[in-house]
Amino acid sequence: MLFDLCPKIVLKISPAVIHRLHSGTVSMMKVWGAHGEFCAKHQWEVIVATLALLACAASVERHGTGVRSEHCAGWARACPGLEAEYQAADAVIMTFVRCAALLYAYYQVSNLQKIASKYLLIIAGVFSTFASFIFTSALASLFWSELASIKDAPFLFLLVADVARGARMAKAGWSAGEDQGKRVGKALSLLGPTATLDTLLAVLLVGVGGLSGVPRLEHMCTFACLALLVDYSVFVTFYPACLSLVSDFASGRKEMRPDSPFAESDLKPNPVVQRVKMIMAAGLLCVHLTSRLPWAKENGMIEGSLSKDFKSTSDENVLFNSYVKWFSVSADYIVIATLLCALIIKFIFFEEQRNWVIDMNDLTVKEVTNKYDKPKFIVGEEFKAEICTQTDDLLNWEETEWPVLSPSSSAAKLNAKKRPMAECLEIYRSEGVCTSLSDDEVVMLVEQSHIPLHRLENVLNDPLRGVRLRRRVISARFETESAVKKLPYLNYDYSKVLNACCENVIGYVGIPVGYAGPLVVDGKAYMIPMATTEGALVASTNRGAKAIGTRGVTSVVEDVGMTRAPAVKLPNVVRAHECRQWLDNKDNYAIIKTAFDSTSRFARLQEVHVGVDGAILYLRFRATTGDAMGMNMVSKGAENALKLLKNYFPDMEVISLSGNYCSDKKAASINWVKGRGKRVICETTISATNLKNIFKTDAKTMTRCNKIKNLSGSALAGSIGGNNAHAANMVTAIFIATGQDPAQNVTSSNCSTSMEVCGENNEDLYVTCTMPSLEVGTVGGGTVLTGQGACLEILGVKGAAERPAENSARLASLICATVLAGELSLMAALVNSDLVKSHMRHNRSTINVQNASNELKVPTL
Ligand SMILES: CC(C)(COP(=O)([O-])OP(=O)([O-])OC[C@H]1O[C@@H](n2cnc3c(N)ncnc32)[C@H](O)[C@@H]1OP(=O)([O-])[O-])[C@@H](O)C(=O)NCCC(=O)NCCSC(=O)C[C@@](C)(O)CC(=O)[O-]
Ligand SMILES: NC(=O)C1=CN([C@@H]2O[C@H](COP(=O)(O)OP(=O)(O)OC[C@H]3O[C@@H](n4cnc5c(N)ncnc54)[C@H](OP(=O)(O)O)[C@@H]3O)[C@@H](O)[C@H]2O)C=CC1
Repeated sequence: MLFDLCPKIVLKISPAVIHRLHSGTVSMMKVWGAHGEFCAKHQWEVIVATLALLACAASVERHGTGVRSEHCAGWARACPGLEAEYQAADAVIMTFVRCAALLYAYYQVSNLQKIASKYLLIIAGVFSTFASFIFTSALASLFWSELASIKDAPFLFLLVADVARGARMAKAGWSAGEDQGKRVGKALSLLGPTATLDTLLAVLLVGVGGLSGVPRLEHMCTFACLALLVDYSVFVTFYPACLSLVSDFASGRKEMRPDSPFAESDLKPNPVVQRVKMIMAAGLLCVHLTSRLPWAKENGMIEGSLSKDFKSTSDENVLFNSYVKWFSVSADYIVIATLLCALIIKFIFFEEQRNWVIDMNDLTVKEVTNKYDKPKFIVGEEFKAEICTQTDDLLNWEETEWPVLSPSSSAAKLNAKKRPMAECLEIYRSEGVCTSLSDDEVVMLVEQSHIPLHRLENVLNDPLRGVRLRRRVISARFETESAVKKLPYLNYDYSKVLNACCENVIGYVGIPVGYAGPLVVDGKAYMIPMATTEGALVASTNRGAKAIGTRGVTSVVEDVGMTRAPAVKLPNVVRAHECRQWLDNKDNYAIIKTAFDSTSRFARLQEVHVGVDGAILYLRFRATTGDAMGMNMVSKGAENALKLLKNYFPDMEVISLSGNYCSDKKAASINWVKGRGKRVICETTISATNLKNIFKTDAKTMTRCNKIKNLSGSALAGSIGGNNAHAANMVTAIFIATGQDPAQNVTSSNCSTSMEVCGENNEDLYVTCTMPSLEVGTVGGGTVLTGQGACLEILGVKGAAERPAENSARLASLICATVLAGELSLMAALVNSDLVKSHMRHNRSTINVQNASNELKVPTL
């Protein structure tokens, strides 16, 4: 406690000294590390040896009173004073000391939650302190004859003990895992030197009180010094051993793991503070030497003042003194007991509030401490209700980063009293934003149609608050409160959503992301992230990747380009023909291209393909778009090109920027024939052995099924681009995981899967997948979102590469290769009649679907 008050002093020391200090520190740390490791690895020996020592001390206490008295006479010069009656002032001081001790202990225990969010660590810290107390009491009894002298020991101990030190050590120990001995050693190497210096300094500092000449103070300080030394010894021996033992027992139990990783920086002391402590220790050592050496005693500096106070109270005012004693002791105990009860009640019933305190300095929600406890809130009833909805998902909180609340979300504003409508409107109109209005006031303005509900994020200048208030409004408006509460909304970076990915946001849905792989594509192994709710899909793709094995998939990619085809109408077919001929001219095309290309740094027009229907022309602009999927870019370019074309054909009417000849998000053979986005073709050969061992089939069975199902079956169904088993499955799962536009799975899933027998004995299987219209990007759209960006990063294709379209082309080839893996696995399942079996295993929830209340009764035959 004393050291926390030390001012920060910057000392200037020469580099040579610093170097020497550094190497000294390193070797000292090594010794501490080895010692800690020794304690952790020889836990039983250390514990038994320490307990044996304790037993010896206890037995000396029981049987060796003489020894004790002897020590008392020599060591505690204040012993006679112990019989002295309490004085009123003394009682007040002692009450104050005890209260301070309790408060300090309480402060330490509550602060442990900052170190880690588990009660377990609090217990660890308290355990180390308690163990130290037991040892101290045992040792103290060797030197003290009067039991009365131990009366204040617990309070003194609370004042000097460092509970946090024990908890930090526990955190390091429990995060240790298999290499636990080493980690305890490492922790001790970091905490040990600080603990030593702290103890030395504290002993010297507290020891000064032993020179005060005030007998009671001397007595207490002596005990405190002893406590400090014992606490230190326990901390460096008994405690790491116990910790290691508990950790061994608990290994494998989830709850014993600390909820954030053990960071060495947590344990490293501040070098400046360390230096200050060393200097203070040196100074205090001088004080002790000059005060305690024989010449000091000879000067009578100490002797004179020692027992005066006690003697003065011996005979006079016996009645008064006994009254004071009675009164002071009672008051003392009443105060202490009241304080203790209050602290216990506060800790048990109200302490969780700390979990949600908003730090008004940086306005962040802080201290999510115990995921198993139901949280309590201090930031407004509505916020409380909203966050409470997330308690079902408490397990997720462990790794969450808490949303930053803007100044407008501060507790003060959330709880502010609602002002009249006119005043609020005046503020909103004059400021143009609602940042200084309370939640209730903003909702009031929304309800009175002064603020459009979809503009909340803008007027609040705070995306999270906007989403939260919108949920509140629509919950009330549509009476969907309980349903909306189940929709998660916290822990999401809405700043990336705003004006980019979604409007009217009320939350998000989580979709599980699995991975398939390793899938070797063009010689490199990939883990493919797939977001899906279709059980068995990832398993199937994974099996396909396994069968492909190290032979891998070979791919070729062509950047066809994105398309947009406006529909324009000319007055008659002749004018339409003239327009078409004009566009076919090279020079005219160059003019159009310049207009188109001027709208983007990356979009480059490749072709204008013209479709004709009477006097209507469909101008299919096709452009490469760098690493972006490019729909916005191409639309922008096409619009600009049309503007220019209108200069040459003023009688041209633009019917629609999109004339469905593009064609976007609709099944259309033009994309199947001419391609769109990226055209990818993948091939691989599966050995007969893998077919047999992994797919439990052979090449001939697979090719036969492929012909009948994927070719003839699809033709009979009149399918366009559907000569495949389930390409859309893999395409959509990767699209969702990597932030592609999910609706573009329509065109992107165009795929022709082809199989042939091959190899010397015609027992291997040659497979290709041809996908002519994969619309993908690694820049723009949903790729900017955090989770989606992470999936792109997993594939190593996030953002733009050096060469334009390099990343988007790689993503396209990975999707096609994954489709190939999934095609193979499903075909194998089908030929083996495994489909239903596997889906009953992986794809049917036992929680939701078994208890049907509206079962249709089928008559038994
Ligand atoms: C964007 C609007 C609605 C603006 O439309 P606007 O008329 O400029 O907007 P406004 O500010 O005048 O507001 C009118 C109303 O629109 C709504 N509104 C307005 N802004 C918002 C907002 N931020 N959040 C929520 N709602 C909004 C809202 O209802 C508002 O009324 P209020 O509530 O203010 O009284 C309009 O221009 C529009 O509908 N654009 C079309 C966008 C679209 O449909 N995109 C789909 C993707 S395109 C595609 O993927 C397929 C494609 C195109 O390729 C297929 C093909 O080939 O055809
Ligand atoms: N408008 C429409 O009709 C349709 C829109 N969409 C939606 O459009 C979005 C996708 O459009 P898209 O044009 O791909 O994305 P964006 O609208 O996000 O545009 C991409 C942006 O990234 C910039 N950029 C930076 N680096 C690169 C790079 N290396 N390569 C390419 N562009 C780069 C572009 O620059 P610059 O400004 O210089 O071009 C452009 O501003 C999706 O959200 C999708 O859902 C979907 C279908 C139709």
